[in-house]
Amino acid sequence: MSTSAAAAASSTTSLSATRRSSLSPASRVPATLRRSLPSRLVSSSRSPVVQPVHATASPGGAGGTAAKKKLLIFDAEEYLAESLAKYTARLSGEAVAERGAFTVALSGGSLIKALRKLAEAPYLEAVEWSKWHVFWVDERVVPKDHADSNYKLAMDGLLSKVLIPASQIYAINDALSAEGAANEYETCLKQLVKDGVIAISEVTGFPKLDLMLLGMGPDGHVASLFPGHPIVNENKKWVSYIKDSPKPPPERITFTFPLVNSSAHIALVVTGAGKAGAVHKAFSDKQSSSDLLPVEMVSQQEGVLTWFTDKPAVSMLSSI
Ligand SMILES: O=C1O[C@H](COP(=O)(O)O)[C@@H](O)[C@H](O)[C@H]1O
Repeated sequence: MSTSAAAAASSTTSLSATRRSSLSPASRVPATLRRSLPSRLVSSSRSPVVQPVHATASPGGAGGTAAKKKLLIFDAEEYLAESLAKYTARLSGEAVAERGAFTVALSGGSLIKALRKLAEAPYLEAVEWSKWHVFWVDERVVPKDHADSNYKLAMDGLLSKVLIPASQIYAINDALSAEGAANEYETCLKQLVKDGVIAISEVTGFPKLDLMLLGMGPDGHVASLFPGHPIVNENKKWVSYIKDSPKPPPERITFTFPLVNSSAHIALVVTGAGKAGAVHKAFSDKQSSSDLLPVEMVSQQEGVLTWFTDKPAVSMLSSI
């Protein structure tokens, strides 16, 4: 990260800390949510810039690991986008300072629009784009210029507007079958581990990307890991494939849960009333391991899982 971006990141941290100590947590959490959220989730910090309604942090994620979960709820999508850009820029700066590279995996769908502010001031100038290595959490097996391509979506919405070397943008090989593309993508990741670009998690032995940016479908799917599909239980491969996606197009490749959950940081970006049911289930205390939605299986081994949501997406939490 450039000096100015590093300075911005550090001043944000101290400003947040100042603000945290001067506001009572209870005053920052709407009464309806205070009643409804599990008490283990209710503590609070508020960004001084983006006006989340409240934020929570708690030990204990899905699956009973020691993962920490943080829920940010924004009054408007605009604030969410601003906060997501700031969060991503901060993590980029930290990774570049530490390892000289930032490894980030993008989803498709609504996430890309939520990342748009990264291509605007101050992030456009401050982020060290030349150090970015960009991957896809999942990709549809279609040509790169197809309307369904997650690569095309990200290129049009973000990557064409920032200066990342083309050799550091890792698209799938769209000339191969789903199986072939998944295998080749895993081989590519293995080479980058050998080259020292991607770290390996000491906890899981899987690659540890700096940031996994996830969306979630209304059915609770993340990446191309759909409810009830056997691929959600894959525990050896880093990248797998499906040919029967319930959401078109049917053929996709996807990171597996061990890879997703080994990341240093995970952001789950979930907006809109259509996703309220899955959000409600994900934050319910009544989780049973037999019927977990894929989103409930996002449980990183280290670090913090941060949910970026809006009010419609959390509208059912009051019924917990
Ligand atoms: O098919 C997909 O859907 C999910 C969710 O998309 P959204 O538009 O509802 O946010 C997305 O995260 C995934 O990458 C994509 O392939």
